[in-house]
Amino acid sequence: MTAAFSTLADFRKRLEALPVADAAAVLAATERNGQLTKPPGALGRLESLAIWYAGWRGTGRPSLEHPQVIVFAGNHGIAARGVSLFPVEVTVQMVANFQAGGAAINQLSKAFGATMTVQALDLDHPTQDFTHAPAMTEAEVVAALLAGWEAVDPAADLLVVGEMGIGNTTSAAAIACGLFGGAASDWAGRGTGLDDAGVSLKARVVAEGVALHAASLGDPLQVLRCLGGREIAAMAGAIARAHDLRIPVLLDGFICCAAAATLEMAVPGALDHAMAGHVSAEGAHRALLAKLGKAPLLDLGLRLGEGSGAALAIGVLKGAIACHSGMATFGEAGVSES
Ligand SMILES: Cc1cc2ncn([C@H]3O[C@H](COP(=O)(O)O)[C@@H](O)[C@H]3O)c2cc1C
Ligand SMILES: O=C(O)c1cccnc1
Repeated sequence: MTAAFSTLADFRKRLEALPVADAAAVLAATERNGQLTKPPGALGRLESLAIWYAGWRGTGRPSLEHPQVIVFAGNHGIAARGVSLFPVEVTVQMVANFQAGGAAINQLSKAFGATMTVQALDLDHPTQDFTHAPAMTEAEVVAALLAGWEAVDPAADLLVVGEMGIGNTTSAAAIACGLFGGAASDWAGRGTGLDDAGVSLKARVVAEGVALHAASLGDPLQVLRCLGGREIAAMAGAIARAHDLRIPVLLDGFICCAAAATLEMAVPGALDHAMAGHVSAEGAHRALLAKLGKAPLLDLGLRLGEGSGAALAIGVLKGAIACHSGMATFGEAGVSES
């Protein structure tokens, strides 16, 4: 099998060639929604959600039966700066926990009928500390994007990507700052639970990284290379592949959305197949979602990552599609219209 892309320039070309939603399916779903046995608009956001999903699946009456959850794991050189409450060994230990079925995302995937896999990316070789050098070489970021691209099951009908990587909220904050500007302190949050002094240190580290790579910040894919991590690039690759396959995506927390933002900033429209599943308690997630123009389906105060918030939103999406595709129309049920 030849690789889908072998350079960042090739990857960008794949982004530029991504498909759009099926307009006929959107129309058919909109018409069906208008005929269902309920007052117009009474299912609130479930209605637009089902129509959006129908457009990407190319049918006015879709089903959601095979959600896929992929958790990517990577290690970060920046963790050596003391920007996480936890030691870096936790990344590999949690990978074992995911494999054994013991993490939160295992339970949520099971609860919502999703298949879940974990993919560890070169954990023995952390990325470079981005305050000294680019986090990844071009070959490394392309390999990680490709790992994500190839992990998506073409038979899936929904994708959730999650991550595990001690220090990765610092990398995500640096990406957000590199893409959208503002002060580093606007984007640095508590992650696993830093105190105020820890958050100040994190903001300084983010500011150093963004300053060092200032010349690269005009290109969002270089922002991903210089300030990102392997699991973050893999999430971006998987989200892009899902778009390529017209598989809708539910986005998770701050880290997932930082990964996703590099795609949207590189090629506007790259995230048209993605909805925000949940707004995380990580301070800057709400601002990042606002930059992406995405309103979260859930606001439950999680600050875990792993794909957990998005996995919960699978339940909401399943509810929307069950109503849309399963309800009777006024004509079928013999119910009088207004
Ligand atoms: C036991 C444990 C399980 C986790 N699952 C997700 N994360 C989350 O915390 C990390 C990011 O926070 P920071 O940037 O502060 O290191 C990521 O690995 C993320 O997925 C976890 C963290 C821990 C400690
Ligand atoms: O929002 C997230 O993705 C997040 C927040 C804190 C820790 N880990 C992940």
